[in-house]
Amino acid sequence: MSANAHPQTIGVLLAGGLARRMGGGDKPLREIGGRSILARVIERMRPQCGALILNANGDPQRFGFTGLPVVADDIPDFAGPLAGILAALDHVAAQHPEIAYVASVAADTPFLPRDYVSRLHAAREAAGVPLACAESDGRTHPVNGLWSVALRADLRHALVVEDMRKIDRWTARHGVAHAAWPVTPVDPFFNANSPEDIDEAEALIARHGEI
Ligand SMILES: Nc1nc2c(ncn2[C@@H]2O[C@H](COP(=O)(O)OP(=O)(O)OP(=O)(O)O)[C@@H](O)[C@H]2O)c(=O)[nH]1
Repeated sequence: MSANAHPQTIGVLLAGGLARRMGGGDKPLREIGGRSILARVIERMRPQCGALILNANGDPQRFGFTGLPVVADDIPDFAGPLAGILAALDHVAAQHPEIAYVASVAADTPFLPRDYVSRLHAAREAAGVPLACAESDGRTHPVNGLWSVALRADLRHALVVEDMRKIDRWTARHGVAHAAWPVTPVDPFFNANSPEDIDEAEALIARHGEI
């Protein structure tokens, strides 16, 4: 087993958004370097977690080829990534009650670090808090983080009763650690939001090889 394996953590790939900047459709199914972004994210996350699930809305069949369980938001009207994280926490509590943590990653992040989950756990443990969030280039990446399953009732309350949408606002309430990654040769949290970003990712692979 790799040093970066966390069998007691379940990974969720977040693919539940509307992808307006990409012109709609599923960003993670776009290809770079001849492979879908989703296949790249799965390949990087799988060795780091005990199991993976996918958060997506609409017809789950389009992701059937991955073999991953697909969980949909149950908060209506595309309430944002927190709704996808809540769907993952609820799924894990129901199906894997022994699991205490979920690691989330935007499914449009093709260069995700291979030590992602272990460094989030280390930061969280060092700070003694229930949440951790990734950082690079002086910016936080709130959708990429580690979430305590035990906080799911509070998250539901925040979304449904308080109408909370900003991730940082909710995490600050419980305590969140930050883990920072270097940005060479590329920012590992580069994400492909637009057709121009797909071109940029192709250029990065052409320049650096498979990163
Ligand atoms: N479950 C869920 N995930 C979301 C929602 N909105 C965004 N996300 C996810 O959150 C991450 C960051 O989303 P963005 O890139 O900001 O939003 P997007 O909808 O994917 O794209 P844009 O419409 O171009 O902003 C991605 O992994 C999205 O799939 C939502 O309403 N529900």
